[in-house]
Amino acid sequence: MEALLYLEDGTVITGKGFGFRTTRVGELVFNTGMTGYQKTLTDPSYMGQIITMTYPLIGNYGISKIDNESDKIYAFGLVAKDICFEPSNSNCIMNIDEWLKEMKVPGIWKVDTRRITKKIRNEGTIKCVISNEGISIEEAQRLCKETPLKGDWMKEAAAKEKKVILPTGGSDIKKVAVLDFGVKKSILDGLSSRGCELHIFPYGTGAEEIMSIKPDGIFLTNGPGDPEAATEAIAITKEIMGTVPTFGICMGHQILALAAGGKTYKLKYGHRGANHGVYDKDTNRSYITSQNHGYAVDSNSIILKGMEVTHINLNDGTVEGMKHRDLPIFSVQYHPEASPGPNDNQYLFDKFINMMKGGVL
Ligand SMILES: NC(=O)CC[C@H](N)C(=O)O
Repeated sequence: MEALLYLEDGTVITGKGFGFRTTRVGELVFNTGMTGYQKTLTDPSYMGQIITMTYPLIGNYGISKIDNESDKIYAFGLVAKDICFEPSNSNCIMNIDEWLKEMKVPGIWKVDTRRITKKIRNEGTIKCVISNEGISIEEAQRLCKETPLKGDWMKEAAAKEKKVILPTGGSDIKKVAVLDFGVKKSILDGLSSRGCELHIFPYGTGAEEIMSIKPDGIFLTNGPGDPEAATEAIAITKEIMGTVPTFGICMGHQILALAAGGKTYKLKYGHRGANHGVYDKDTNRSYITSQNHGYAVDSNSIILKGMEVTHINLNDGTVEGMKHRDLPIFSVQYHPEASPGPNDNQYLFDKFINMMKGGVL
């Protein structure tokens, strides 16, 4: 089966198709993780994006029941150099080709992923069309032109109804209001295993309803899209942030910055991978972190609004974490839950729990 990747600037890349036969338009990004494709593809923050994996062999340990970050693949497509159709792993229940078919997601392989990655690094992420159902280049070009990229995916990725998740560990139970923008399962696990009773609120739930549960803490999740498009969430967050200990991860961090009156901006090609070095100013230590974001918080804009930059990306100097000077608010741009990635940053969940128990930031 022939497949096509058409980029907005007219570049045409051909390869072999796998997965579900269809055509999708999305933002072409790259991820440098050497493992973790199942967790990456099911991370809701990738909604609207077509992922090029820089690691050359994808699918070699198959698909398992235990590696999902949500109930489906959120990414719009997968681009790989080589796909393994005969995986080897005791947990494997199917291969990646079968899984993409079941999840109705298209794939293209036998393409030069280094060329694509270099192009994105030099020129930035780009709108593209992935198709493995035999459409013409002209048709791809037309689709690319006619389909705008959306910014407010978080509204679709968030929970549709309010729900409660009971703690799975810990002894001193704390009630946490979770503002959902498309949360990863491992973030919820990180909180519930430490004694949090999680009250998950759909996108746009009003401040009064959130605070009516009398939470011990507020948590803002990760999520897809442009944080500036989450206008309702920014307004609600402004009303409640810091009334009780407040912690945000990735999109949650960006929304806290915007609610504080700061600014966010789009990075040229984002940070997506499992080995991004981050410097923690408070502890004077560096950590290897898991990351997936296309936007970042403008450092000067938050400093003026009472925030302090606590973490810095060691590759490009962008903001990776912040805290409020007076209120119990802190956040990180990267993923302490890892999944996929190193577990070195799980201590941030403990920090949040500690704050809810009366500890200081
Ligand atoms: N993982 C996330 O929460 C990503 C946040 C936002 N969608 C970004 O790309 O910057």
